[in-house]
Amino acid sequence: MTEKLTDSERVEQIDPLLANGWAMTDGRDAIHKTFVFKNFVEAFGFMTRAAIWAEKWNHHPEWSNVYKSVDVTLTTHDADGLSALDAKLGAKLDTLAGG
Ligand SMILES: C[C@H](O)[C@H](O)[C@H]1CNC2=NC(N)=NC(=O)C2=N1
Repeated sequence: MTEKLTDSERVEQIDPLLANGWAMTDGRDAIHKTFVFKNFVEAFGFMTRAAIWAEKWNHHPEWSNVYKSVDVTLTTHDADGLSALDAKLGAKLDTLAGG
């Protein structure tokens, strides 16, 4: 069972993401970020690369795409909140986006 992050784990694993454009989601134990790309194809290519990692790790984002923007929310449904998988995937998304 995937465990929800403790307070000290959040400082270590989530705070760096918050410092890199992620934000806590109101009303949910989740983080979100909007990625903006040069165009739709770049945005969709990011989603394609991210999907491969999400499937590899069996941990999937909640996301939507409008033209060159991709809105991403990360939380762990099995834990009903943030887990280490969200931190790992969030960092990977930043890397894939070139952030
Ligand atoms: C059965 C369960 O859906 C799977 O273990 C995975 C699939 N992808 C997932 N993704 C996310 N974000 N949270 C989960 O709890 C989760 N569970």
